[in-house]
Amino acid sequence: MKLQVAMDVLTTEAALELAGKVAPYVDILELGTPLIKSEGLRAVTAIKDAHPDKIVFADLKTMDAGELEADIAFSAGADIVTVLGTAGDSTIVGAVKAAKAHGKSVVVDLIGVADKVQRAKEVTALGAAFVEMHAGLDEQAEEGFTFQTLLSDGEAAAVPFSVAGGVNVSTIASVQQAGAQVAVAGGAIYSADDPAASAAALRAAIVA
Ligand SMILES: O=C([C@H](O)CO)[C@H](O)[C@H](O)COP(=O)(O)O
Repeated sequence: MKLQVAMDVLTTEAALELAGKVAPYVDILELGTPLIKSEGLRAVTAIKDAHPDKIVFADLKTMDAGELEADIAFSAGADIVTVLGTAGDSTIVGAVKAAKAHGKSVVVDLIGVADKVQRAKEVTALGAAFVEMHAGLDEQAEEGFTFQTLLSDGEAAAVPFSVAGGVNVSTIASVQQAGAQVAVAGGAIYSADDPAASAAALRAAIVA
C-alpha cells in the first residue's frame, strides 16, 4: 500500500517546506484543494520541480470542464488529478481523455456520493485509475461519522481504491487490511509537531 500526504496548507512555501520534511516517507505528494485555490497550479509546478521522483497529486475536485481542467494540471506537472464522483460521466470521460494524452491518471473522489459502492464501479469502468473513499474535513466533524464505512465501501466496491479522511497511526493498519491501494493522511502529518516523525510512523505501520 502506498502512502499519500495531503498537504492542506495555504502557501507554496509551506507546501515546499512540508514536502521537504516528509518526502522520504511518502510515495505521493498531494496538493490539497485549498492550496490549489489559494496559489493556483504554480504550486503544482513548484512541488514537481522540487520532487521529480514523487507522484504529484493535484486535488482539483473537478466538477465540470473535465478535459480542460485535467489538461492544465497535467501540463503544470501533476501526475494524478481528481474529479468528483458527483460530476457527470462526460466530465469524468473528458478528464480521462486528457490523462491518456499525457500518460497520466485520474482519481475519482467519492466525497459526498451517497452510494459510493455503485459509483465506484461506474467510474472505474469510465477509466478512473482508482477511486477515493473520502470523508471530507466537514463530514468528519459531523455527528455520527464513522471511518469504518469508508473501509467497508472500499471492500464492497471491489475496485482499486484509496481511503482519505481520518487516516492516522491508529487507523492506517485497518486501511491496509481493507485492501486499499493508497492511504491518504493530511492532518495526521501536517498538524503534527514533527511532521517527518509522523510520516515515518505511518510508513512504519504499513506492512510491506
Ligand atoms: O481532501 C481533503 C479535504 O477535502 C480538504 O482538501 C483532505 O485532504 C482529506 O480529507 C484528508 O483528511 P485528513 O487526513 O483527515 O486531514
